Amino acid sequence: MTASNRHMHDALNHELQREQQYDIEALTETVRTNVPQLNQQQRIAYDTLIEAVNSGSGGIYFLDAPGGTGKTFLISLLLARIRSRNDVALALASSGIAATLLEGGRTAHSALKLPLNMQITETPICNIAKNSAMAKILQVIFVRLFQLFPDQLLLMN
Ligand SMILES: Nc1ncnc2c1ncn2[C@@H]1O[C@H](COP(=O)(O)OP(=O)(O)OP(=O)(O)O)[C@@H](O)[C@H]1O
Repeated sequence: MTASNRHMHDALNHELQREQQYDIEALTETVRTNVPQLNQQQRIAYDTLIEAVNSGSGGIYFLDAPGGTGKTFLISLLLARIRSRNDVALALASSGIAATLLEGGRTAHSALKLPLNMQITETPICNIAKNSAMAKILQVIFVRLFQLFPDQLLLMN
């Protein structure tokens, strides 16, 4: 392996490990105890999103509900469920504060190398090199959960 290939390999392993370092048993227990606690509306959203993940259909979903009604609780449970299967779920948020609400949360600007001048660029492009570790992660990733604003969730796979 050449030096640059080895560097890439190490970086990819590091990124993947970072997304798969969760305690599967603890997550499984969280899912087991918290899913039955979901209220009816949370349960509909949970089942819909897990079905989209399991079937591979993916999609974009917006979770819209008043403050304090359990959106973060639901998103945390979705992350736990996906990660408890040793799949990768990126929890991305638009602000650092929002990112701290989710286990393993990161800002989208940091994780996806979003350009800082998105508002003034007509066709903004993420600064992710084709052969970078993050590009590989995005190719293998199972699901990305993107908490855009407190009330919106974007799910892609
Ligand atoms: N189904 C549930 N069972 C038990 N507790 C719940 C449930 N749903 C939400 N909670 C609890 O209710 C509180 C508010 O939920 P949460 O923080 O998820 O709301 P939110 O909609 O994300 O709020 P905000 O919009 O203000 O960020 C939290 O303490 C959370 O643990």
